[in-house]
Amino acid sequence: MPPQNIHVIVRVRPLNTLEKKRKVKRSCKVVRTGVDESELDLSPNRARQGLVQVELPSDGRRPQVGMRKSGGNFDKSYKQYHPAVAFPPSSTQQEVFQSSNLPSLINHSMNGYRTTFFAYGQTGAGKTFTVLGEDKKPGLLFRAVNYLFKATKLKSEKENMKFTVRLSAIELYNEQCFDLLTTGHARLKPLQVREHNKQGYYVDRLTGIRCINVNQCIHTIKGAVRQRTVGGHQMNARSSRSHLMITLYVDGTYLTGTGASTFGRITIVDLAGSERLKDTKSGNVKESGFINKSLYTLGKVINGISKNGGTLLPGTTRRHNQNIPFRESVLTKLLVQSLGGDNMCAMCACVSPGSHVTGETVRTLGFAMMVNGIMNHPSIHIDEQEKLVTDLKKEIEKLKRENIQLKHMVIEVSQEASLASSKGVGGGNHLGLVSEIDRLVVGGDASVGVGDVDDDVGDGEFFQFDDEDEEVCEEEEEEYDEEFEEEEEDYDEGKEGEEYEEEEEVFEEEEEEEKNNGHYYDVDESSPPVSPKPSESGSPSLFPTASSPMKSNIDTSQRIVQLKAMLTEAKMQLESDGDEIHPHILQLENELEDLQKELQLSAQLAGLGVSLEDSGEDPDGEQQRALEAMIAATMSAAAGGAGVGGNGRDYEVQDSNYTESESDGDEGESEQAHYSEPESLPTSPENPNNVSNTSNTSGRSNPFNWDDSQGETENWRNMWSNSLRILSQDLEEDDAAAKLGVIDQLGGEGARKLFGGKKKATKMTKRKLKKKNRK
Ligand SMILES: Nc1ncnc2c1ncn2[C@@H]1O[C@H](COP(=O)(O)OP(=O)(O)OP(=O)(O)O)[C@@H](O)[C@H]1O
Repeated sequence: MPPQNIHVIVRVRPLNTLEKKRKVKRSCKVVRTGVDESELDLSPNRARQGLVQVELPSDGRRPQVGMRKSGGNFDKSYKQYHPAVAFPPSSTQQEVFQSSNLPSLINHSMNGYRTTFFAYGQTGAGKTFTVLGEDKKPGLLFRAVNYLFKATKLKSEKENMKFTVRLSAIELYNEQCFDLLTTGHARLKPLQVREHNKQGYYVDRLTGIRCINVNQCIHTIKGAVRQRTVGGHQMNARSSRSHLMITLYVDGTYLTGTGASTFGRITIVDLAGSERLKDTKSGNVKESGFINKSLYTLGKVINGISKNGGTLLPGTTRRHNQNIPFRESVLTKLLVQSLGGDNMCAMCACVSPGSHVTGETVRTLGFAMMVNGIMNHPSIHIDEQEKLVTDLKKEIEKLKRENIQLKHMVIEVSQEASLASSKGVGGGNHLGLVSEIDRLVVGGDASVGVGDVDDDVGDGEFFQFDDEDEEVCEEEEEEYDEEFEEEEEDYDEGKEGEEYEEEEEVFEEEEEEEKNNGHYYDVDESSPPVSPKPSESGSPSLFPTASSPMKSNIDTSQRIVQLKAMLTEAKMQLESDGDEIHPHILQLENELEDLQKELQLSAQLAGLGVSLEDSGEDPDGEQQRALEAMIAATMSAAAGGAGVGGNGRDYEVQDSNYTESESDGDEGESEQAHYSEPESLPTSPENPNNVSNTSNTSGRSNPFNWDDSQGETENWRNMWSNSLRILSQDLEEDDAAAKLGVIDQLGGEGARKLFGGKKKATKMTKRKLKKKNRK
């Protein structure tokens, strides 16, 4: 805010009853009030818009203040003063309040400025009347309180703020400061006026009462005023014998945005009146002396500031403003920042109109004009400690709110994760991965031999079940359920008609067709999932072909390796981000491991299991030789570390059964020992794959070229044959169980995607289930 001079108004009181009775002449009158412009123009030039004229008496014998000597006599003359606003005796309290600049000061106090309004003048000039007023003519203080509460209400509604108003009341009596809001002993104990290097002078341990409304505030002020020291003398029957300072602290807080706080205040001062003992004939000389001394110091301070260019130098420490004696009085210590400092200030000079006090009137108006020339440099005051506490409180509140938000986010994310995991929906990076792997592990990927699924899945993207999908699924599922129930009823009641049988045939044909195309993963236990049936006439194909599930298994194996790499990458990313690794990821890692092993086994079983089953139909031993070659290849792969391993579990083949056993936990060991070999099994490292050039005495192939004189090859083959057959059955059961689980979890749509991507697939699945139940 730019510098601004102290707003000075002059109020001329009416003649009192006694003066009228004595027919006292008027020497002071208001020529021009300047009221109209005062509210609009706050520039320094406007300060002389009111006009007060004082007629100086001339008895021709001795000079009066402001008289000019003319020809040896002192002429009758006038002295004119130009305050901002001048109020004639007829002015009402409300008119004075409106043009006193007090409303403006209050508005500024709500913005964080410190403001002061003080009444100055001779004793009996009407200061107390102006500030406090009378019962039916409340003074500016009470009007200010009323205005303040209304203004804070309006501002808080308009700018979403919250205001707190506190009140303090002191009197400066005999150069001591007393708290008027205390009683008893505390009331009589003077308070210390201390100096703060940044905040200036302040009253230590001063009581501040929070005011919640106008009435309470006014009631409190009246209580304080009643405690003020008053006394009677010849010029005023109820004269104030102390300086009264009422301060309203206005603390505002913005409830939105930055949440900044303001700490403004408005201090209204009713000074004790200057008096001449010979006029007042006051009995308490000491009291009068202190009053006059403080007022005299005030005059010196104003004078010093005027000489200082009309303003205080920044700061109030002893180093500054050496020529301004504000430390000589408690009053000036407390007012110094209002006189050329960083407070905003207004002053009301109260004068009597009577010619019998013209000299005092001239003195008062002269003082007023000097004050009028003082420039203040208003700035918003921030109580560093209060600000720090407020800021910290706000910070804590903000952090608390953020903490609550984060907790909600964690809950939401965890719910989404579990939902995505249960539905197979890709939610985020690693959740999508989890979903993908989940789907693969339970058999939902096209490459497992499931058949044609949605394009997005085929492109390597994740399932995206949205709400719409789910609704469609539910509708279709209901439709199928109804259909299925009808069929079930027909079946139970033995009403299988031609239509049903035809339909059954069509489905079976389609089923057969899909099986041949490798697009159908049968859940029926009687139908092995990955073993191609040998042809009726020729030798079975022991090696993968383009249409064989073996091809799919190889694709799946590659896909698993990719997914494991993605999983490892995701884990590393989570670890580097400091995030917790989803337990599902670890579980899926193990499941991927198992799946990889099972796929390797099933790849071999696809060829070996069938040939062993049909070994009785192989009189030439051709299939057996091929079988042994395959076994040799498997063993070679195992010995060469083909298995990926890493989950600490090894398949241990013992006689005609297999069990899962925990490894010692050494990953290196488990990686190498993907398949643990029977201890008695001889190996042939020299030529493990050389199948065609080796044969034993019985004419059967001996891929390892060992001595078979003890018939060990035969024993070994039988043992492997049994082991693999059992393992094959176990895997089939596991697959079937997994698929049933998926059907339960995903419902019709999931099953359709899983088992063919068509309605008929779901229907077929249900038929298969029905068959299974019947069995
Ligand atoms: N504007 C006014 N209208 C009517 N009466 C007034 C006005 N100003 C002052 N008076 C009356 O004049 C008398 C003295 O006024 P007041 O007590 O306010 O003077 P003062 O300046 O406060 O004196 P002191 O310094 O001794 O306290 C009071 O009776 C008061 O009612």
